[in-house]
Amino acid sequence: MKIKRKTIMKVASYIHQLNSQKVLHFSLIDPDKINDIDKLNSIAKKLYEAGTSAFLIGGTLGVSKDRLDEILDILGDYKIPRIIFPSNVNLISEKADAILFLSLLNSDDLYYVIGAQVVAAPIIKKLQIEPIPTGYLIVGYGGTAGHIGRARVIPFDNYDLAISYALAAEYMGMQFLYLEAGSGSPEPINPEMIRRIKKYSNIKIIAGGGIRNINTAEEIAKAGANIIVTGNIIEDDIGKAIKIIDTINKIRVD
Ligand SMILES: CC(C)=CCC/C(C)=C/CC/C(C)=C/CC/C(C)=C/COP(=O)(O)OP(=O)(O)O
Ligand SMILES: O=P(O)(O)OC[C@@H](O)CO
Ligand SMILES: [Mg+2]
Repeated sequence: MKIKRKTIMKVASYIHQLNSQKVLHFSLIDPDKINDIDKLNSIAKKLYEAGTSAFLIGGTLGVSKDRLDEILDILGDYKIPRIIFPSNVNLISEKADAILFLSLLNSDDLYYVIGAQVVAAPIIKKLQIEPIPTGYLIVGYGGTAGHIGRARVIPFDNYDLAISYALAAEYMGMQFLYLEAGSGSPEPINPEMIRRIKKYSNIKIIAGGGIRNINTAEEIAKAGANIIVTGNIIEDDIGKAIKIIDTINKIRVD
């Protein structure tokens, strides 16, 4: 059954309400990596049944609007939000329930800080897609997103910089700070970085990049992340991804 837009609670309030009970898991589906639509259906069903709280759909390279729409249609059968994880202004689709309205805070290129956002905003308004104001901070490895976004990555253990960016994002009124180690990162976000940010700021934290096993996910959740994102492990080992979801869903937000 395709969910009509009006039946979905505002995505932000859905997230905040769920988050009052537990840490959330979001499943990143990278359209560039999906080459078998039937496989996507079976993966999406498993993730939904395991209790993932939302689908994030996006990728940096090789993602066309048509492909994005195709994936959004398939994921429309599940009663959880489909949130676009945009790498550029061409990936805004009226089929989505919401979009992470990202600003790449540590980019050297104004386009990724405010340029793309100014072009994207009127389109998002016209298409009535719910924007979720999110500061995007590329840490450590950075990956493709860090390269394309021309980020001056901050070291995994530079907590003072991370806290400063977190406070800046909070004071600019952003709802989330996405700590991004980069897709496929050999090292995930350091739980200590999350603990320090939670101690000094009130912004909610999304953490992603290189989270491939249960105890890493557990450590990051217990350190105070509000939302944990996994992408590659879903494609590489769906059974492990399901165990990660199950682990995260048992952890309360302090
Ligand atoms: C607000 C709008 C519409 C656009 C914002 C544009 C910005 C600021 C983008 C941030 C920089 C960027 C390139 C983000 C990409 C985030 C993303 C979709 C990562 C998913 O992982 P991949 O980077 O595709 O990983 P692979 O290397 O595995 O493909
Ligand atoms: O694919 P992984 O390494 O899980 O990263 C998820 C997300 O943070 C990528 O932008
Ligand atoms: Mg990609």
